[in-house]
Amino acid sequence: LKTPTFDNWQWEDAEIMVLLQVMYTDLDFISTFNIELDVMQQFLYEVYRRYNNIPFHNFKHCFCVTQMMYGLIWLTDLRSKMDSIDLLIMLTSAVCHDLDHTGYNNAYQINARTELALRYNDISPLENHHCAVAFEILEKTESNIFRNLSTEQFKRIREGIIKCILATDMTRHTEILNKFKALLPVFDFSNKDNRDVLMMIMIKVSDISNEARPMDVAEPWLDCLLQEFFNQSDMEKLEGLPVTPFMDRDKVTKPSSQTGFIRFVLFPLFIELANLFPCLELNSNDEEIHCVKNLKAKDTTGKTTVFRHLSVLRFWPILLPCLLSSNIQNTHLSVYFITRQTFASVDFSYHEYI
Ligand SMILES: Nc1nc2c(ncn2[C@@H]2O[C@@H]3COP(=O)(O)O[C@H]3[C@H]2O)c(=O)[nH]1
Ligand SMILES: [Zn+2]
Repeated sequence: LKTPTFDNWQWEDAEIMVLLQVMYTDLDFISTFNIELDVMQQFLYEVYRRYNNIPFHNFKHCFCVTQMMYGLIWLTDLRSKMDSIDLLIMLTSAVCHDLDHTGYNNAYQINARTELALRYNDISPLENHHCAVAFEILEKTESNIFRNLSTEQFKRIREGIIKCILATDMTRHTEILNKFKALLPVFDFSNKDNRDVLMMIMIKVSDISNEARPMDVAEPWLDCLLQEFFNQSDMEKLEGLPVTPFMDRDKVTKPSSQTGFIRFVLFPLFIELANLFPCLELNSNDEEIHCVKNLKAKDTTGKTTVFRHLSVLRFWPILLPCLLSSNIQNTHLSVYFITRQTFASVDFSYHEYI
């Protein structure tokens, strides 16, 4: 349950609810926050009920995101760096982060002027809604896992969960990533603002981490995502609304959807998390990639690139053996990123290898 190899497809929803409870128990939340087991179960059942039966943003997605968060907490030994309340905020935000998602994204909500867009004035309508539903569940005593906490603690948790869930709006991706990058050189775990940004980064990483999983786990998720995308673009065409290009069944294929996403969204985000946690870098015992671990190259402008491989992304881009065996004097090097569906080649023109 602690590794990215965990296969969600082998578990029924009822079993998944038990697995979620195991995570709360294993992180000592049940004992630390005095959560009664029937309240824990009622909370998880309410969460389960309020995820919709849609292709992607469903209860199984909620589980995968939570499981990745749980795995990252262990992998980065976060328990030694942050207090239990922060960890409780992170895990619970993951559980609740897509509650009552309708399968149509914010662009649709806004363009179609849905009830949610009207209610939230076009500002992250979905994320605001996910968060509001979470606190509806927590309003009921029988499903309020925080009911034995002090008013002050509840206040801090509420503020944290709101921050984390609102951070999953991808229109804020660059803003949050840049904030984190700026903090990195002086990152301070004792500073609340620093920890808040890290928590936002960790939920974002978990939210888009399907491609960090083994192929037979990740690929069905892509099918689910595209099915939801295509449902939306079909609806947009039907209603005469602007069609989001990356959702258009006439324009998108599985490889085209993944290569750009991994290169421009997923990898740059994951790399920054690894900059804070070097343990996310490749395990040095891993011989296959050991040789490329410290490879650096200088391009014609003199800029140095260090090739990276993250253990948390071990199932995804593997720098092909071409790197290991290629003529190191070669002035032109192609690095192949193997994705699930295709080879995407990225050309680097390096004139010097260090
Ligand atoms: N193309 C692509 N997009 C993804 C993948 N995983 C997550 N996303 C996108 O990232 C977004 C994260 O927030 P949302 O859940 O709103 O919607 C998600 C998708 O649009 C993936 O594997 N491929
Ligand atoms: Zn999500």
